[in-house]
Amino acid sequence: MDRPVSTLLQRQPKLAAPPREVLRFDRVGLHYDDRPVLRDLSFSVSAGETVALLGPSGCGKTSLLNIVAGFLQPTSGVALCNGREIAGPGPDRGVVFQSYALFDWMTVEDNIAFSLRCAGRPRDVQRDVAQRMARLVGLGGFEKSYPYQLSGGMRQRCGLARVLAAGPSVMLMDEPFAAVDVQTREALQEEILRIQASTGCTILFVTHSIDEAVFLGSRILLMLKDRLGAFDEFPVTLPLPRDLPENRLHPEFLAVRERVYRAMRQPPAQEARP
Ligand SMILES: Nc1ncnc2c1ncn2[C@@H]1O[C@H](COP(=O)(O)OP(=O)(O)OP(=O)(O)O)[C@@H](O)[C@H]1O
Repeated sequence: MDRPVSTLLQRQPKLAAPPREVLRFDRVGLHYDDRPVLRDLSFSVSAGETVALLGPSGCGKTSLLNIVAGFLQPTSGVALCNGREIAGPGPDRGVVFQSYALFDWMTVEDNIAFSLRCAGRPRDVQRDVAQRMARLVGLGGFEKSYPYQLSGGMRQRCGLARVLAAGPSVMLMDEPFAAVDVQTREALQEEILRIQASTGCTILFVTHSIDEAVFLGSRILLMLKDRLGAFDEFPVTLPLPRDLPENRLHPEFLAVRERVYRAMRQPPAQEARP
């Protein structure tokens, strides 16, 4: 006897929902004038992933990030964010730059609330969100300070809070900690992982540092010079919570670091000779 479709559907075992795809590159290519930088690049990033883009200077990391940010249009192929073709910058993608890019004449609170003010959100909402974000990045108590009164690390926290306040689904970070000292850099890396765990945002993180890529990334895409964006991929599985400083000494950390290091040092493949 035929059963109604609804009954059959109810009897299906429940499967875990597949992770939602936030970013997709489909055969993306990029030229500057006639010079190719990326060729036929395809990959996707799921919600909640922290993907580290690692590679030497000039391999195309920033160009890739700029396509996701909507600052650059691919020469060929298509780049999608949340299922829509990326046609320009948008509030679903927040960019944290290496330079802090703060407004010097505004307080920390006003800097953080900037996107909300532009969106015409009420004053009290701006203040509440700014105060919450300031606390989230460890700037509680400094809401009324000006950028010149902050250290480099605090300014970068403020830049981070300003991006977070806009509620992006993807955070794009281009060497955000390159200008701060090692101790501050490690503290900020741990902060990023705590923020990621509490907000669930997706992160694409550009770095030159193998250690930073392994500590932050749930996945590393290793791009090498003159390979037009082609990458090797390294999953990273470290104990939770990911922000544990001891993770920097964990056997998995050391093993992935060694694998990535060896891959980076491999001589380029020789062109086949006729
Ligand atoms: N606006 C541009 N016009 C022409 N060439 C460019 C432009 N921007 C980047 N390039 C070139 O494209 C290549 C990739 O640059 P990109 O900045 O993406 O690399 P990167 O891996 O981010 O380097 P870095 O780590 O030094 O920032 C480099 O050779 C660079 O000189």
